[in-house]
Amino acid sequence: MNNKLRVAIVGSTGYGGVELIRFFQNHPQVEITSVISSSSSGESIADGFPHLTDVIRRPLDGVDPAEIATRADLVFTATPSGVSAKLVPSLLEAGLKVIDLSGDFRLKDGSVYEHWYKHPAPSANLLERAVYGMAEVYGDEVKGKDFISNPGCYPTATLLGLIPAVEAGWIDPSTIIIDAKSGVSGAGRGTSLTNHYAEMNENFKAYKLNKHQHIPEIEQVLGNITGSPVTVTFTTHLVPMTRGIMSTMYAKLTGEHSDREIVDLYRKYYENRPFVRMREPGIWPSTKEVYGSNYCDIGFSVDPRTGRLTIISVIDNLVKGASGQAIQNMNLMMGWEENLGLNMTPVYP
Ligand SMILES: NC(=O)C1=CN([C@@H]2O[C@H](COP(=O)(O)OP(=O)(O)OC[C@H]3O[C@@H](n4cnc5c(N)ncnc54)[C@H](OP(=O)(O)O)[C@@H]3O)[C@@H](O)[C@H]2O)C=CC1
Ligand SMILES: CC(=O)N[C@@H](CCC(=O)OP(=O)(O)O)C(=O)O
Repeated sequence: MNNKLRVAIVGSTGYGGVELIRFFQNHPQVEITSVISSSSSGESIADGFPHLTDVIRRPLDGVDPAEIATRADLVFTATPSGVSAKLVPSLLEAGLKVIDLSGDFRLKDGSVYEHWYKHPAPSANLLERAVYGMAEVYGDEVKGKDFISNPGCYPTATLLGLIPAVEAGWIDPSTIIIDAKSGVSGAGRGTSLTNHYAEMNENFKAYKLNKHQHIPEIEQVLGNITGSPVTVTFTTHLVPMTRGIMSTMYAKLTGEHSDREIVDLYRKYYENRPFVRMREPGIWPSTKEVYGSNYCDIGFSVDPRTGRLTIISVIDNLVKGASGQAIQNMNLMMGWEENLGLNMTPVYP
């Protein structure tokens, strides 16, 4: 008898969707039973993604929650913000477990969501019900739940880099400045002037200054940890590369700490967590060192002259920043080993 978990993917024709498909080829407990598209049902996914030839043979299904529930136990919604908010309620009503990759269910206050995302907020009930799936921090809350909101790509790199020092009280949260850079796949597959080759190649641009939708997500989590509101300065940049996020963070230390002590604090915090790796003092990670993998790598530098700590955190936006983290959440929901199907060594060089 086949006891595998039956999984469907809405948004399977996007970058997050095809990354889920790639990782599921390696997962011993999962069978993809439906790949779903709102615009190409009946067609082969290999028409748009020839690299999936013979990987997925079943044609694309349409978006019909009742039908999805007959084919699957759990559904990933790798759909744009605004779309997930409308679709997820009917998937939950149909009895499916849901892991949503969009930003629609991450913010607990609907009015904050509407301010930053400019879409109508989901119901307060659903915002309350969604568990924020940052496994290294809230993993115990994910276990056994049926609805997970997967963290954003920038917040993943940033929060994993900040939380141990903030929780320990070693940095002053009011002094945090975050300088983040992303590869172009972070914007999804849809073309736009911004990610047009001639606009982006040999170019380095800042965007959405003080308006990025991930600002309230970072502030919400840090505020929960400190118990009082936190505001951060957060600037995003587009880098001419395909994958990868580097988040460089600066904050004032509250006491005197060496690089060694900081590394040891983080090692203790992330003890037994398979996907967060710390660099030794004097070594800092680069995006290629996590490419294609579910790792988040973190390095540090204390500046005794200024009393500031610099933290550098890197992830692959499509893996730890999206699909890999979503699979990690699925593993925890199902009571499986956190790293099942995810033990991929980064592609290097
Ligand atoms: N790219 C990244 O690094 C990250 C992305 N995310 C989030 O994950 C989600 C997916 O991102 P990504 O894969 O990059 O985006 P893409 O733009 O590459 O893909 C989105 C997919 O959603 C599908 N879609 C669009 N409209 C609808 C609809 N009305 N109903 C059902 N499906 C629809 C489209 O497929 P079709 O037309 O075939 O239905 C499309 O392929 C987004 O919310 C994004 O913000 C989160 C973290 C990182
Ligand atoms: C490079 C790039 O454009 N990245 C996107 C990431 C968007 C994203 O993942 O959005 P949600 O997490 O809110 O769903 C951006 O900065 O808006």
